[in-house]
Amino acid sequence: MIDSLRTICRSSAKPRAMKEVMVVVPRFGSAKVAQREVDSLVCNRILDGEEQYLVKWKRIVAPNAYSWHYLPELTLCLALLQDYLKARRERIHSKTSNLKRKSPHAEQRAHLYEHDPQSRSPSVQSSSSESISAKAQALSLGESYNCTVYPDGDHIRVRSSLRLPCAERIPTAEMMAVAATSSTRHASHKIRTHILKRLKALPGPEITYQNIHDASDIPLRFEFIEACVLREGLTRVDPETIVGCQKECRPNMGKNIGCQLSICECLEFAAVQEGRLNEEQWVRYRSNPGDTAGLPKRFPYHTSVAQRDGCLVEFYLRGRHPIYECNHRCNCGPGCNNRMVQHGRQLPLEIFKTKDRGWGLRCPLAIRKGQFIDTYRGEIITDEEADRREARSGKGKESYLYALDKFEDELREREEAPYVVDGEHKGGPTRFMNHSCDPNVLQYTVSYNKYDQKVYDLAFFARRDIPANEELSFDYLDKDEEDNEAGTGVLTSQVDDVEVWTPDDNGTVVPCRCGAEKCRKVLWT
Ligand SMILES: C[S@@+](CC[C@H](N)C(=O)[O-])C[C@H]1O[C@@H](n2cnc3c(N)ncnc32)[C@H](O)[C@@H]1O
Repeated sequence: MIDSLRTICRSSAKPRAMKEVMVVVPRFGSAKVAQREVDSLVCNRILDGEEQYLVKWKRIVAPNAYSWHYLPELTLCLALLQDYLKARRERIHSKTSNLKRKSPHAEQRAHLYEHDPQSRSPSVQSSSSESISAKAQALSLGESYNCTVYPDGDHIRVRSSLRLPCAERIPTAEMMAVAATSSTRHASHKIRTHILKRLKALPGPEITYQNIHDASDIPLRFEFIEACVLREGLTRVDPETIVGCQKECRPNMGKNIGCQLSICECLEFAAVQEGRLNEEQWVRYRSNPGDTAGLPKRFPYHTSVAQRDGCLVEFYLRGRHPIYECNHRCNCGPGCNNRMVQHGRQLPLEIFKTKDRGWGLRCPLAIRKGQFIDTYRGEIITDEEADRREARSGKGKESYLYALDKFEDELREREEAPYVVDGEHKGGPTRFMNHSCDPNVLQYTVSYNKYDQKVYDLAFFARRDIPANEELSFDYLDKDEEDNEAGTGVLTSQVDDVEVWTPDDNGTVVPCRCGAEKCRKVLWT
């Protein structure tokens, strides 16, 4: 049921300029504050044993307007709530470390209290927080500031108040002090439940997440997507240029026969399989190694169970040759052995908080050497847009930009720049995969249109057998087997075969914490 708004004038007898107005914001039943109308959440407190958050409305909606809301009214603003809780945690953390408090465990205890579903309910708080809650009520002139709030259908709306603006800066220092010690446990729980619901709704094997280190969650602003999103300014190869295998390949070519045994045209640009060349082909290949049309090529995947069915073959694992899969124009059909990455992720994954490198990724099942894990997805943007985004985010911040530069040399000849995948705001679980100088995962170019050198899939395969729950990692700088350099820094020493990098003149060093024996010490500069 939606309560009606009550406005109480404490003393209507006061002169207008002195009038102190308290607007009591009632519970609005199922009506919700719409995120698009909210600037941010700026404070929290406990009122009547329940968590409340102070909404700062967008200037355009009602200038300088604030109102307190209970959690059920904020379920459309969970991303903003998550931003607020993060800022609050950082504030508390910096205060506790600045003050060098007597008990170094105080912050830890606060986290435990927020996390533990069995912990005391906010309504049964200690006497100190009870008095703080009482103080919070005493402090507030009213439940909203410079505005009136009212239900309008499914939404809670705000109207600028004609009354005198609130003299104090909201939130006041006292409000912030109350906020720092008031529980936000229910808000954290709501956010967590929402994330789990989102993950459950994703197609394919389950994706879970776990954090035993702190109170942070996967960012709600991050959107899980199933395919890359192409942003404006991109030019694509004409889809008409996509050709499939037509000549020799067909579905059901015979027992265990498929594109791997035919001269599949999809593999035109793949490496030549020298062992299958006849004498005439050998002579031609030796005299002109650049002309490989019509020659049998290296097939990327094992095709028999005994040989790790579906896993990448050793030849591809040793190098970083592009993989060319069959496509919708091919004669071979959907059951073809040359289709693996296009069928999507087949493994469950877990996003988990590491001790010192933010979120990471692991698989609750053992992964076989050469097994496909997932692709790197995101927004595909131009090189210039990537520069702009990088400049905006600032140095030292996490980076989720991945250049599609496998065919950089060919593109340079045409005076074109490679596109970039940005996984920061949209992507798949592999966006959480960390770097290692000795990785257990390798990244590959996977193309469905052999003539398109700008847009293709980035696919991850296991470099070796990986036990269940071992963190998955790839080498951020490992572009190619013959092009393996550590960023733009300067190689300053090489101790016991370990390269130590320091930044170049304009570089900021991001230290690597992969812990590998031969760690390069620098993630990038
Ligand atoms: C693609 S993201 C990986 C996911 C990230 N950990 C997160 O929490 O979202 C890349 C960022 O993770 C961190 N990172 C990844 N590997 C690291 C490593 N070996 N050492 C230190 N930081 C690392 C860096 O902040 C880097 O910018």
